[in-house]
Amino acid sequence: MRIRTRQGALAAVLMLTCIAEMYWVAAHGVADYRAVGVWSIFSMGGLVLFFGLIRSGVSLRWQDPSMAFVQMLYAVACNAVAFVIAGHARGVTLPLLSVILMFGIFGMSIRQLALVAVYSVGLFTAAIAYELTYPSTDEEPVVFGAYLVMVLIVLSGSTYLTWRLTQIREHVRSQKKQLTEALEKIQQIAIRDELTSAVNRRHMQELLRVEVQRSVRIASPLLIAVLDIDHFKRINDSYGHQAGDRALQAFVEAVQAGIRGTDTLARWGGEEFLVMLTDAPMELGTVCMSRVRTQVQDLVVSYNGIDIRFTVSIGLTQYRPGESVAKTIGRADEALYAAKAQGRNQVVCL
Ligand SMILES: Nc1nc2c(ncn2[C@@H]2O[C@H](COP(=O)(O)OP(=O)(O)OP(=O)(O)O)[C@@H](O)[C@H]2O)c(=O)[nH]1
Repeated sequence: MRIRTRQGALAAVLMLTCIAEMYWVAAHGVADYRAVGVWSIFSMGGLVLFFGLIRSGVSLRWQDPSMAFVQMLYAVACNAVAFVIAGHARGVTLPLLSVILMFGIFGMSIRQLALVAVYSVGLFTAAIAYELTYPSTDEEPVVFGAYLVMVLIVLSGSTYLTWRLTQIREHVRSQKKQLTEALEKIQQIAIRDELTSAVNRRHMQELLRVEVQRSVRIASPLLIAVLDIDHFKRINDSYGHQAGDRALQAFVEAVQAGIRGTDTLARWGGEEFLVMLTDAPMELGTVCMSRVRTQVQDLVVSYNGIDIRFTVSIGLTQYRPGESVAKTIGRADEALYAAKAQGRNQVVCL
């Protein structure tokens, strides 16, 4: 908004200078006072209208909030009218054409730019045709021919430069987009396990550190569960490592579906996972982990035409204020070993 307002202010200063120049020309009898007056009202009025639409935020609802394209069409039209009414001083309007086109660098597509160029040639040809039909000066037709050539030179030069700048701008924009995407990817790689997309061990340790502090401060129960796929080695040995990888991915999806959005699943290492359940009393955690256990038991992973099934053992415990997170995880591990020892495919709480 600040940039658009500043651009609008710059356009207003330029327009005021042009109006002053037209009045100066009229004051010396070169242009008609009344025509200059009407032209000034229309030119400045249009500018004020655009400025108001931008400043009030109304233009934000439109596809191009800067209204660069429409503003440019309007400015070129004012310029062409100035060419007709400026009499012998009409030459001063031509350099302004390039200035108007330069405004196109900010926010116009290359297609819009080409349209403005064609539109400008059309308008100036019409303006010259009008002057040749209803001459207001004694200029020779050849002079108008020279004007038209100058219009073409100005337009092709400034359109080319603006086109190049627009291309550079678009290139920079696409590079920025690529960089943002790469940064997002790097951030994901830094916090997630590549195979399963579950949170990685390092990031989970950080999340646990923060969550432990929060749970103590607000006196809210925090549960930690350690999950280990039963006889996972057999899957690898029977169907291959890739089948094992696919099983790990399917396992993560199943666990994610069984826990709440506020709980966090992390790959703790190999086929061992850790779930952090926040604001959850033991009863709720037990129900949740039992649900996960059942979902994993019912899971069928299809790989190369083979249906792979497996189960999970889970050790669940609650964080006790004052102890270290490592101690809590150690207790969850003990519960897990108990689950394994009792025959696997079960949840043990400690
Ligand atoms: N495919 C695959 N296998 C993995 C990965 N990480 C660890 N493993 C395998 O997981 C298996 C773990 O085996 P064990 O620790 O003996 O345990 P288990 O076979 O699951 O048996 P229990 O835990 O006692 O029920 C090993 O064969 C590892 O090679 C992985 O990223 N992909």
